[in-house]
Amino acid sequence: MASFATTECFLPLQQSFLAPTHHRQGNGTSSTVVLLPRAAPAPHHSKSLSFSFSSQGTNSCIAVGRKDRSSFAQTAAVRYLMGSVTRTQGLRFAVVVARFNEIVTKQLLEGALGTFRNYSVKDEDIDVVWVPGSFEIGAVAERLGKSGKYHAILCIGAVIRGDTSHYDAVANSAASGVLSAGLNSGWSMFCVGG
Ligand SMILES: Nc1c(NC[C@H](O)[C@H](O)[C@H](O)CO)[nH]c(=O)[nH]c1=O
Ligand SMILES: CC(=O)[C@@H](O)COP(=O)(O)O
Repeated sequence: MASFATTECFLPLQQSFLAPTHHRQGNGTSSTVVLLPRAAPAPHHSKSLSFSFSSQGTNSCIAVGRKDRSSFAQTAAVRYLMGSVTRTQGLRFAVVVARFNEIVTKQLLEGALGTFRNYSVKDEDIDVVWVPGSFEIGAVAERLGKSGKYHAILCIGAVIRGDTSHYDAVANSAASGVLSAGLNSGWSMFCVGG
């Protein structure tokens, strides 16, 4: 039996979404799809990113895993959830940015701030937190996520490959730190870097 969990961003899930759905297949094996709630509503602002919701048909298929390969199971209907960042009013963002390789990260930060402005996010709704290096991004992002003040957290770091395996150590730690931060805090972490 295979189980899959998907995380929900921003959208408080209805209870009915939470129950594992068991799919019995023709050959006797079964699969479970679990929708795992990760996010609570943002405490400071009631607005959240908008989601569209639709059901299509009564005989739609969704991909589920069965042992070592994916297959399809019949469901009553597929529910489509789609995030949108076109309505940003009332949303708050944090950016965690590494000082290491600042020549790169500063430019990435400028680009990010420009993009926020293009989407009409107000400067006062963005907090930028500098950390020493990519290694520290995850720990700080997790604390910011757990503070519940932000709807999303953007992480920026730059790791440059050299002659040794140093790059792999730093880049892998940074990436898994950001992943853990998202999983542990229940908020979306967007990772930018290279
Ligand atoms: N080599 C890179 C680092 N190294 C620094 C670490 O991230 C960390 O700050 C230090 O080990 C203290 O804990 N950081 C980067 O962002 N990029 C690198 O290429
Ligand atoms: C990850 C780094 O900082 C990298 O530039 C180190 O280079 P090297 O592997 O040549 O020591």
